[in-house]
Amino acid sequence: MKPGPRILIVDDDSGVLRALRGLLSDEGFTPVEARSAAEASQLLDAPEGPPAMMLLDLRMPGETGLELLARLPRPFPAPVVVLSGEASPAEAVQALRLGATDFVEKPPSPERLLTAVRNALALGSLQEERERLLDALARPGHLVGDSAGMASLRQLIARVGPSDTAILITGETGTGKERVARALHLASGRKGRLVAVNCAAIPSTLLESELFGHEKGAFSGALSRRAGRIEQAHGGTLFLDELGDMPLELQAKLLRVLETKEVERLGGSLPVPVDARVVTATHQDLARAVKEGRFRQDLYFRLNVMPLQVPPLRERPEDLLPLARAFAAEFAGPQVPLVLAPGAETSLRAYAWPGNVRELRNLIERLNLLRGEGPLTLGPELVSAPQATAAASRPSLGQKSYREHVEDFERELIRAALQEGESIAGAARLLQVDRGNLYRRIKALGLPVT
Ligand SMILES: Nc1ncnc2c1ncn2[C@@H]1O[C@H](COP(=O)(O)OP(=O)(O)OP(=O)(O)O)[C@@H](O)[C@H]1O
Repeated sequence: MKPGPRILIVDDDSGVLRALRGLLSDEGFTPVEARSAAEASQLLDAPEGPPAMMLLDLRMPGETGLELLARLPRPFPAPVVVLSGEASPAEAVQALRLGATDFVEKPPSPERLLTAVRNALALGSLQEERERLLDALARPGHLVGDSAGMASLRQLIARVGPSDTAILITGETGTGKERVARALHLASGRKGRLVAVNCAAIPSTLLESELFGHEKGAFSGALSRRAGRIEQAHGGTLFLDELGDMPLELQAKLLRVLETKEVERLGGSLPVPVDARVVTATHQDLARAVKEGRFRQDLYFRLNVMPLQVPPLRERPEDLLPLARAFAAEFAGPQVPLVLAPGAETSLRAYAWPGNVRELRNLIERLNLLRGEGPLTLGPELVSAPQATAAASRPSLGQKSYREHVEDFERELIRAALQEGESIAGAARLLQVDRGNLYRRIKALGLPVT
């Protein structure tokens, strides 16, 4: 059997040590003993790490419990429950002020002591989780998830990040391709910025000047001189997302930039040298696009030197809960717990997540908006609810808001248009809306871009 959490008991009275040792071992904990504050300090610094919590007597010969608390780093290496003998209540209060979690009067009743121990342990694991999450959130390129797929992706990023090789990231929509691009940029150690351009979100008429920049008067809207995004990435990384949506003429211009390492602004005469690492991403099958004449083969070969594949979320169900927890901490704050109702995990795993990590993130964001004051609760019905049927069917009013009903309708409408139009551009034509706006709406609704 796995040994229970280690609990450090600090008391100079061998009778108390014996009694507490017996009580704690009977409950499956692993007691560790110290007879003085000095011994306790050594055990807190032990190579195997600090104990899970500490029971501390206040009155001891030599350094007292209060003196020990006063010099320990904050937060304490382990949550502390103090044992106050006939000590004045003022000392116990002082210990709480210094950061102790609770105090128990001596001789302690077993129930009272065990409750205090269990509460302190729960607090300790929450604190650990909080630190882990804050750590993860602090790094924008950090990839949450320990599945085999994510682990090997992380390894590849560490290996190819520092080189200048062009990288093509492939994966379904919302799998985290942009995150991977950021991780690559961080691993590259390049001093410049990561400049991201989404080729599908910018109308094709504007994409050229956005990427290449322009001189004043180059076209009727060019009122002033402007460096393009490629130039802005000098010394850093240029991330071209949704590369498959780049028009053919721009593909030729991009290829030239890659070959010459120079960029020519629209209406400009002198080429400007650029040193940018190029990372691209697509959810499309570019090899097929090449066969169908929609993507240049030479550019494909040039950019696909090192392909990185981000697996869809349904193929790495181990990542579901760590991701859900990270998003819960992001939206609700690390102090709000994420509670899984019975059956929730099973239904999360059974669901196919067509919008991948983005869909999960949207779900947690929605839950947080509906939460009120309580914890964030994931129920089994959240992802297994049957999708609304045909757009024309009468919606059941249930508990949804007006806005949620409208969004349900929008989702169905856009899904149907994507199916019939076969691409975002096709769907935008059918719905008579701007392609970039439709693209953003698809993202906002958590729909897969197919
Ligand atoms: N491993 C991960 N850890 C933390 N957050 C992630 C992870 N993967 C994805 N996300 C988050 O999920 C959302 C979608 O990710 P991202 O935009 O990188 O996906 P994408 O594959 O580039 O999508 P698209 O194909 O639609 O451009 C983002 O908010 C991102 O921060």
